[in-house]
Amino acid sequence: MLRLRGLRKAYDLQVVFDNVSLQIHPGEFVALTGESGVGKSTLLNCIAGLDQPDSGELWLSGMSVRELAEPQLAKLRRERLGFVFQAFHVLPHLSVADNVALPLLLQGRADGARVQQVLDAVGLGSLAGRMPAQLSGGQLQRVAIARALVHRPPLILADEPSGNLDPDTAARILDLLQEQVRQEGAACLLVTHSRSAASRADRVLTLTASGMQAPDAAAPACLPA
Ligand SMILES: Nc1ncnc2c1ncn2[C@@H]1O[C@H](COP(=O)(O)OP(=O)(O)OP(=O)(O)O)[C@@H](O)[C@H]1O
Repeated sequence: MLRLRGLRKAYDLQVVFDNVSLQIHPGEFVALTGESGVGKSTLLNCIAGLDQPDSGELWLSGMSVRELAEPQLAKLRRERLGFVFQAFHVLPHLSVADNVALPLLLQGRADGARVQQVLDAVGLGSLAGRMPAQLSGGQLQRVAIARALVHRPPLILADEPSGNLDPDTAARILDLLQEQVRQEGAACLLVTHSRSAASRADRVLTLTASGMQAPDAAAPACLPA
């Protein structure tokens, strides 16, 4: 599903991370931890093709992300990825339901029932018609989560998805992500500083400036994941 080998990223002369390798298979729920500023969000952006690593290999669904042109990258993101951004990126001029419907519309498969189902699952079923400006931070975060899951993507990248939520809602959101992994065979890479969130994962990886610390950090040179 996802394979990184020897990934390096620097901004000008500042190396953010180097020698990052990992492999994630369908049906795996993997937590990514690491000190603030070590590059977890940057790594997710690189995986999604929103930022460019300086060197290394990055395979997603059998495709070498670094070799794709922007239209192919956009298609890959649209069809294969669900991304919960730290800053939500909820579109302010669209209602809650329209924000969540967006990934389905971009694939030409509008499905109001699915949108409502995911909104119910994140506890926003009664707020479908609201505009983002009328929501709390935690509610906005749940819109972002619903939007990342609505099209049943094979890979979910979630950047601190439970960060702004009360403990019960956070647990419910993590249940939902786990459900997507178990029921749909999706893979999930969850950036978190929360011990309890990380404890739900099949594996916990720690990003450091010199690479990924984990038992499987040296991903074997096998076929593209
Ligand atoms: N566009 C950019 N230009 C220059 N430096 C950047 C840019 N984006 C991020 N950085 C720097 O890269 C480093 C990694 O940032 P990143 O947001 O990926 O860290 P993080 O591990 O996700 O942090 P946190 O846990 O606090 O969210 C930081 O030092 C940050 O200041």
